[in-house]
This record gives sequence, structure tokens and C-alpha cells, in this order.
Amino acid sequence: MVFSKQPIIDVKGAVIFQGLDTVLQDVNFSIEPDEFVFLIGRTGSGKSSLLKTLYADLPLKMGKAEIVGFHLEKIKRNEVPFLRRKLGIVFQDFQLFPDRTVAENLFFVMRATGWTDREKMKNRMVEVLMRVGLADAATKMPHQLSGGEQQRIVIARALINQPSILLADEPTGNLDPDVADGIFKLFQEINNEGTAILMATHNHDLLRKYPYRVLKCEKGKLLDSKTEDISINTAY
Ligand SMILES: Nc1ncnc2c1ncn2[C@@H]1O[C@H](COP(=O)(O)OP(=O)(O)OP(=O)(O)O)[C@@H](O)[C@H]1O
Repeated sequence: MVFSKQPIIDVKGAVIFQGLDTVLQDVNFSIEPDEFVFLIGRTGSGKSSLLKTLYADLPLKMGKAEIVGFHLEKIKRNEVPFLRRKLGIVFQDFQLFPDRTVAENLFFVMRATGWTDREKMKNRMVEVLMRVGLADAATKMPHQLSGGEQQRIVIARALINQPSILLADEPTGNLDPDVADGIFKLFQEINNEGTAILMATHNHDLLRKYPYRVLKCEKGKLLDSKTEDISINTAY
């Protein structure tokens, strides 16, 4: 028997705005729960704006989009934290609190997302730190970690609530190629364990090496390698 899976993201006829300016028109795509998808396009083409719309940092004013069960065209402000709990978000700049330990950084997010039991919080912290290969980092301050290690902590933080998709905006952008490779492999492992990934990237090597599906922002449109040929060489 074939079971049809519900897409984890389903966008129909969406227009992506920055204020009154249209960034992308007639955006249509869906992502399945186990997919790994690259999001590419020249600088300023709309990758971040699309991701921000998906995590409700920008409003969806035209068209429809459903993500992890939330309808973005009608989401209310007080529902946004519940949407974010079901997403993992990873940015290029690490955005850890510099004056708090790794443990305190993780506990902060747990408390903000409804965790209260101290023992469970500790256990989950240990689990996510082990998952990213930094079991011994809990008491360290961010500045005592390398860039790649800090990014691993950000990924650990994004995994706390077992999101069904990770949205990543240039997660390897500030890292040396070797370190970037390790971070990318971590994303692949997380994907193999059943979490969908939508990753904006300028990293040409990754695109050549890993033939995942590609969404490309180009001239105000979103192209999809699932339905058309996409040149990755003009992505920059
Ligand atoms: N906060 C903002 N306010 C107004 N316009 C913005 C804002 N952020 C981005 N824009 C504009 O929206 C358009 C798309 O920018 P966006 O940041 O989404 O592109 P991008 O593809 O993510 O670029 P990059 O690869 O440089 O991150 C650009 O014209 C940009 O100038």
C-alpha cells in the first residue's frame, strides 16, 4: 500500500515582500518531510526574505503557505512562538549570548519554549550536545569555542524541540572550507534521521558535490530543479 505523505511546506501563489517591495512573485513549491533542499540565488535575490516569511518574521500578504501545519497567510502574532517551536532555525552569524555559557544558552531557549523540569532540561541539553559532537562544551563560554563549534551549538539549540524541519540561512558562510564541510555533514546526518532541511547557500562546492534538489531565486521568481533545469553557475 502506498501512503501519501503530507508535505512539510506547501507554498501556493505566494508573493514575498520586503515592506511594499515585491521580492519574489508567484512562489510555488512543496517540501516533503525527508527532503534536503538547497536555496540558491545571487545576493539580494530573496533567499533570506523567503526564509523569513517561512518562519513568520515577514508577513505573508498574498498567496498561501502551510508549514508544519500552520497557515502563514492567517497566522496570528500569538501563534508565532508555537510555529517557531516546531522549526529549527540556523543563521550564518551564530547569535549565541556571548556572556552566557553554552548550557545557559540552551536553557534560555528551553525556558522560552515552555520547558520547566530541570532534570529533563539537563538530559535534553546533554542529548543535543552529544548529537552535534560537543558533549564537553556545556560549561564553556561561546568565545572559548571555534567558529565551527559555535555553529554546532547553534544547531544543537535548533534541535532542542525536535523540529520536523531546519531552516538554515548560509550556515557555513563564515567558516573555513574544512569546517564548513563538517557542519554540512552534520546537517546531512540530521536529515538522514528524518528532519527535512531547507538551506540557503552560496557554497558552490556543496552544490557540485551533493546533487540535492535546488530552489533558485532569480529575477523575482523561484525556480525549482524538480520541474526545470537550473544552472547553479549563475547563482552568485
Ligand atoms: N530589512 C529589509 N528592509 C527592506 N528591504 C530589505 C530588507 N532586507 C532585505 N531587503 C531587500 O530585499 C531584497 C532581497 O534580499 P534578501 O536579503 O532576501 O536576499 P538574499 O538572496 O538573502 O541575499 P544574500 O545572499 O546577500 O543574503 C533585496 O533587494 C534587499 O535589498
